[in-house]
Amino acid sequence: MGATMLCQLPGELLYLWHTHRAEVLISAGVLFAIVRLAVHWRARKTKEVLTPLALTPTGEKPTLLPLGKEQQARAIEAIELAAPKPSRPHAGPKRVAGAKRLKSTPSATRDAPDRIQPLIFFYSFGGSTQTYAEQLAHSLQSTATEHVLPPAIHDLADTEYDDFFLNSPKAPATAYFYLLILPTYNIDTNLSAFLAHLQEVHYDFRIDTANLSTLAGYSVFGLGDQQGWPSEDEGFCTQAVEADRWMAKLTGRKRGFPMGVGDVSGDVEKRLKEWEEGIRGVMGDLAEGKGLGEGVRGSGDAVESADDEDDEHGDEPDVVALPKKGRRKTTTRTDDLEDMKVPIPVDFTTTASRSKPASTLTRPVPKAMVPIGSPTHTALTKQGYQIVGSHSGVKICRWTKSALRGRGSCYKFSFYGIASHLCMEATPSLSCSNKCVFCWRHGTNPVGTTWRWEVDAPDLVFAGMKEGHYRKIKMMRGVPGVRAERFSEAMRIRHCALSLVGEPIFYPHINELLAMLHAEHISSFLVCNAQHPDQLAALGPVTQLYVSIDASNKDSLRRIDRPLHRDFWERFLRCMDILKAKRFTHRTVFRLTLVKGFNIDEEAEGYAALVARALPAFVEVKGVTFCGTSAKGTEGLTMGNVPFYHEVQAFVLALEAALLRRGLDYGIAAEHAHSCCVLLADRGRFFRRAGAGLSITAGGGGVEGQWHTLIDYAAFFRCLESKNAFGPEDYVGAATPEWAAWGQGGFDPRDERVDRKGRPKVVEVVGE
Ligand SMILES: Cc1cc2nc3c(=O)[nH]c(=O)nc-3n(C[C@H](O)[C@H](O)[C@H](O)COP(=O)(O)O)c2cc1C
Ligand code: SF4
Repeated sequence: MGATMLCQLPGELLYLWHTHRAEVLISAGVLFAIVRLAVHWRARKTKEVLTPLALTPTGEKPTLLPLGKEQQARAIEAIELAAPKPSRPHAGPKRVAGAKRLKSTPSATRDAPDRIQPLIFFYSFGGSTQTYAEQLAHSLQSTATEHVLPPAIHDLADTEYDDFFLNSPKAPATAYFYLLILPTYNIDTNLSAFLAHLQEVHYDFRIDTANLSTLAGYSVFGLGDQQGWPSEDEGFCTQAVEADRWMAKLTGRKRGFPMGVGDVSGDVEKRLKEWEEGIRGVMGDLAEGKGLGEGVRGSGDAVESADDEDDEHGDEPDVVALPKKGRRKTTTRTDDLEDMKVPIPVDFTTTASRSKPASTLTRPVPKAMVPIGSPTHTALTKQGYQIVGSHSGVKICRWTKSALRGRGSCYKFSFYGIASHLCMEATPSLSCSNKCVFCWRHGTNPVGTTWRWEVDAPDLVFAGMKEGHYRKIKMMRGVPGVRAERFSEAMRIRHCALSLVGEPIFYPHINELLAMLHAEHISSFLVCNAQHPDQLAALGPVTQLYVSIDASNKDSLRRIDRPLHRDFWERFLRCMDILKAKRFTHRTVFRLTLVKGFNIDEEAEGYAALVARALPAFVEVKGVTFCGTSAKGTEGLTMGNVPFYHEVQAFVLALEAALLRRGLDYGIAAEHAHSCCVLLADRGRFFRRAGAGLSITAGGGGVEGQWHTLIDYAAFFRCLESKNAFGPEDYVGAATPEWAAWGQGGFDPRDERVDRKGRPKVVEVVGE
């Protein structure tokens, strides 16, 4: 019987299952859910928060930072939201994040994340980098906000690279900003392994070219020792440089701030502070949705191009619009007179408001000089100008970019002490009254003989210029090689070269504009074309006043400057006389641009006669720069018109001799071979005879002493603010550097000279 019942049991059970399976399944499900909930609840209750650091991956030893309650809560939230999935180190091939893309992603983050999470990564063998990294973490923590979170800090020695450098962490509405603080070791350390990892990821064809492009940005700071490794060529901070290069590639050009470097035997704390200020600003900008800076071609480019010319031609909408109150109504056509074939017999030194009487009914309404959308506006914008208001412009010159990258300043640094990264190049009048054959604007700027356009108020022009300049500088922060300390310095304009294009003294409010520059202790260099004698006579204080002397006689001037005025030569000579009178109040300069085949041959005597007439403080002689076809048609220049430096030198020696024959005591004070430029100066005013310890004789006419062509800018502003009369002798600066003396080449030895491909270049010393 028992055996029979046993045999029937499976059948019974099957019957029961078929009859009650729904109830059984539901009960089992409910039981399972209850058990899961209980386990989860117990787990939450016992979870221990060890650290406030966001994104410490499983398995990584977290670092403790003392945080306030609120900050802790935010950081914990970030951990929970963003902790990447536990990685399985070395468990097989790297995860493939997607198909290899050839194009990198845009460098700017357009949609503002709700918050920026800074992550600090450091590597330290001897402990110093760790100390600095922790200092930075505490400092950033003290300024954390709800948009820029307290940082998390990771020791690369304990970090699983794949967690952060293969895929970037992800969390809703959070963008990550990587800060890498790295020493350099010329021996094998874990840092070498880290760099090898970055390289491996970059070259792994299965991985996105820019697998870290979802980061908001990154920046690297390098520590090295200049006592043992004085320059980058000799090994200073080379591993940080390498990390910066790989990060640029992996992030798709998201260098948020230029790489900083600090010398542990010297300036490290100062440099780190500057860099910290910079990254703080960038993260703030990112949190406000301003992005990393966009528009300049090459900005943030991971590839070292060193092609400065190229990125001068950005396509960004280069308009700084002025508020309506400073402007009159604009029109849609330009008053570009470029195509006029003959000089216009109109008095040129008038403004629209002072033009000859006309009835109110017939007087034309002034128009914008460069209306938005006009061909002139488009052409200038393409050339990299930021158009300010309706008639002004600003642009950063290639020397400013070069100086930001530690590759040398323009000749004005060698001659007058102007560091190019502190210099703003601008003009308040894009219009000019000449059409010079060598004009590098390719004839795209408007020309005219009278000011017939609407006039923007000087305060708005000044504000617009500064805004445009700083915008352009900010775009440079992602460019490879830009030095953090120079970038920070560049955010304070110290000099303004009013020489960009057009004729600055054409602008009716030029004196007010100059006063505004000086009020902010920005020195001014103003270049005019010797065609506006009335404005020249009325010109107020300028730190240095230039007149372009493009020819030594009437015929030559007509050919080369192609002036619009019939009485151009008379105007030119009047300007010479005005300049002579101004030599007691202004530091006056003749600028000679030598164009082979136009104004060099046998003209030294003629130029000497002009110097005798105007007695400028300085004569700058410069070979013309070739920039494609400079003018339309057959009158354009070719490379054949560009003099070699030795030809410029020969001309300068001939001019010096011609001046001496006339009893004029000018000597060769300095040179900048790289710009093909030589400076002659009035020995009586700018040469100091040897006192104790002075023995430089170059260009001193055999007399021992030193040239003093540099400017004492502080003294200039003191003189201005004293309200007393003063002259150029009152702000003569320190001695011209030895490396700028005739025969020394004029390149600042602290900078690195490179060719157009960014390769180090041997400085060719010329002269004697
Ligand atoms: C063995 C050794 C090699 C070094 N090699 C370099 C080098 O090639 N370039 C450099 O700029 N600094 C070099 N340094 C200097 C270190 O980068 C510097 O002292 C740094 O602060 C060390 O950081 P740490 O104390 O966090 O390890 C070297 C230091 C040592 C001890
Ligand atoms: S002086 Fe002219 S060339 Fe030199 S940095 Fe200023 S704008 Fe550039």
